[in-house]
Order: sequence, then C-alpha cells, then structure tokens
Amino acid sequence: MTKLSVNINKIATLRNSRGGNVPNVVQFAKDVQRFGSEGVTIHPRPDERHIRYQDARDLKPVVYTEYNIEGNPIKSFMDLVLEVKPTQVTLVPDAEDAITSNAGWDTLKHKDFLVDVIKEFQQNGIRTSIFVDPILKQVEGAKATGTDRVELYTEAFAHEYALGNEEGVRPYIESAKLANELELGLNAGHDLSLDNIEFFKKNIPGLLEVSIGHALVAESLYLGVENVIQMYLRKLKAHP
Ligand SMILES: CC(=O)[C@@H](O)[C@H](O)COP(=O)(O)O
Ligand SMILES: NCC(=O)COP(=O)(O)O
Repeated sequence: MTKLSVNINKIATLRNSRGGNVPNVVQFAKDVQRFGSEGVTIHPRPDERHIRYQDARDLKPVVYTEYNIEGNPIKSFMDLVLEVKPTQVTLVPDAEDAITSNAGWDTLKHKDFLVDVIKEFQQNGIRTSIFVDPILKQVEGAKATGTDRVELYTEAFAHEYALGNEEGVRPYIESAKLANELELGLNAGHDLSLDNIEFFKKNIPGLLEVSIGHALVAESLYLGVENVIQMYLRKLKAHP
C-alpha cells in the first residue's frame, strides 16, 4: 500500500503573501486528512518563506495521520524536529537559498554526518528518511547510514514523463528494487502529479509513501475554480 502525504507548503505561501491567517494552514491539514490524506508533509526552510517553525508546532496536535517534516538538518531544524517529534523526518540537503529541493544527498561523502543525525532522531523515536537521487550507489550509501527509509527524488522522472519518455522511470525501478533487497523503506516525491502518479506507482515495487504538494495544490485550484465561481455568481445574483 502506498500512502499519500499531502505537502502543505504552498498553503503557507498563499497565507504569507497577505499576512493574516487565510488560508489557515492548521485547518487545511485537518481538512486534507478528513478528505482521506494519509499523511501531512511540511518542509520548513530557514527563511520561513512558507511553513514557519511555529506552524510545525501548531500542526502537531492536529496531525493524526503520518506527520512528515522535511528539511536540511541544520541546528535549528534539528531542535525543531526533536521538540515536535513527528512520525518521520526526511533529510534534504538543500542550500539555504534553494527555490525548491534540487538534488539528493551524496550519501557516501556525507556518511559520517548522516549516521550521527539519523541516530539522534531514531533515539528520539522518529523514523528517518533521506532524500536521494535514483542512483544505486547512493541507495547503497543510504543503507550504510542506518536510515529507515529513502525518498527518491522524482523531478527527473516527472520531467521525462511530461516529454513522453516513459524510460525515465527506469533508474527509479532499479533503485526501488535495490532498496527492497536492502530492506530500506521506500518513499518518493517532487513534481509528482495527477498526470504521472499512476504510471510511477504501477512501476515502482514496494513504494510506501509519496508526498505531493505543488501539483496537488495547483490541481485543486483548477478543479475547484468552476464551483467557486458559480457560488459567487449565485450570491451576487440572489438580490438583483
Ligand atoms: C523534498 C522535496 O522535494 C519537497 O519537499 C520540496 O522541496 C518542497 O519544498 P518547496 O515547497 O519549498 O518547493
Ligand atoms: N517530498 C516531496 C514533497 O513533499 C512535495 O514535493 P512537490 O509535490 O511540492 O514537488
């Protein structure tokens, strides 16, 4: 079974663009779970441009499904995760100024660092996942860090699939098979969407969880806009 975890960063982006609390990130997390989401993902960045550290704390009491916090394990992030104690922490090697995540870990080069960080989270009862490119030696390197899971960085797959190249899934199949053999749990995310998710899922063995945010929020706008316009029109025309 593959779980869907909804990444709510973009809801915070919209909120922050106006100040105030609309849309309400905590209410949105409650609602996505009510609608069937099996997890909530956030990715607080050091500049807090979307999810703020306080959001991570405020979400803790309402996320009753899997709570996944992603980020680069700098000290402030580690302190936050150890305080909030989500179900899972996903370690992502983002530069501070990255617009969005753009690469997985070099699990060989950063092995010692990852081993220490992963141990600390696991000792506090938090499952760990590390973000990796679909490269066999990086998956093998991830296993050597002691992590519970890896998250395959799916941007390259999504890009190739959108161009009509189904072969782009091949490295992900090979990486998934290796992760399964090594008994590493398998997650995936980045640029997954209604267009590509079924093809990805059907090809990837042992996929435990996908986290989806950007496309899911955009699709919700497209699929909801007709309904909302009709609702406005009904209200405007109710008193001619
Ligand atoms: C690790 C990953 O792929 C996602 O967390 C993605 O980075 C979302 O972050 P942004 O919403 O800041 O783009
Ligand atoms: N881990 C990936 C994630 O949380 C969402 O990525 P995206 O769907 O916003 O690209």
